[in-house]
Amino acid sequence: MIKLENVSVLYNKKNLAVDDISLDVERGQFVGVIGLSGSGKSSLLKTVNLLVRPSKGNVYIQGTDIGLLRNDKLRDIRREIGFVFQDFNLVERSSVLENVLVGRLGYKSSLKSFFGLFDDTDYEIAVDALEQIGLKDKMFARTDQLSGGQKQRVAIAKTLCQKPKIILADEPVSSLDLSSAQVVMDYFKQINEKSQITIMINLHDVNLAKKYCSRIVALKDGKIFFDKEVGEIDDRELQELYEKNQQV
Ligand SMILES: Nc1ncnc2c1ncn2[C@@H]1O[C@H](COP(=O)(O)OP(=O)(O)OP(=O)(O)O)[C@@H](O)[C@H]1O
Repeated sequence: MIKLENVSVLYNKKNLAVDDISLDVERGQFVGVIGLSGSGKSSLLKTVNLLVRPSKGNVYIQGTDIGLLRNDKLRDIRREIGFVFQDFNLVERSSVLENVLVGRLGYKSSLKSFFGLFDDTDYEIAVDALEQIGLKDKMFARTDQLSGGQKQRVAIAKTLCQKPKIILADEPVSSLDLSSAQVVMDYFKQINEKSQITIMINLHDVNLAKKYCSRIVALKDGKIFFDKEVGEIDDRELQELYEKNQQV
């Protein structure tokens, strides 16, 4: 589903954020990416949909080298890759439903009037997405009236409207308290299991990663420190991942 081949990200010709990473993620996997701040998690995740273009290496989605695609073909692929940001990326003054409908824009050819643009199917998909994340009753609420956890669920519903095969999530729960974070993670898990959507998620809370992900990729200084099924990870190597980094 996702294949990274010798991917590096170099910022400003001197800061090597991702250093020669190769990774294969199969359909339906729930992969957590962990590591200290600055270890390259965000940069790595953003190479998967080319939000960040690798300075070296190749990114394949379902066997296609997406770095070689022209704009329209890249747009088609990106439509199938949802991205959930830490800060929700919603229009606070708009309704929940309006925000969720934005997820359908990738299927529209032009930006006419916002509501004129959507047909019955779009509305059905949006309402269904809200139902999946338990917020159908909030559909007409203004987004700024929701809690942080609810806003992140709206962001997930917006992503579901894209009908994604892959969801990338960059620290989606790091601004939430633990119980809201767990609710959001529960929804990610449910979506992953029910729809077989492949999920790759950056988390700085190792316990959340261990609880929800099936596989964990640990990054250190832009390199893979380990890449294991959750059951194979021992606490000593986790300690090492964080302790050694702290000494640098
Ligand atoms: N747009 C950018 N321009 C220049 N340097 C950047 C840029 N984005 C990230 N970096 C640098 O690349 C390195 C890796 O950052 P990245 O955000 O990928 O790591 P991270 O593990 O996600 O950290 P955090 O959890 O703090 O976001 C850091 O040294 C960071 O300062």
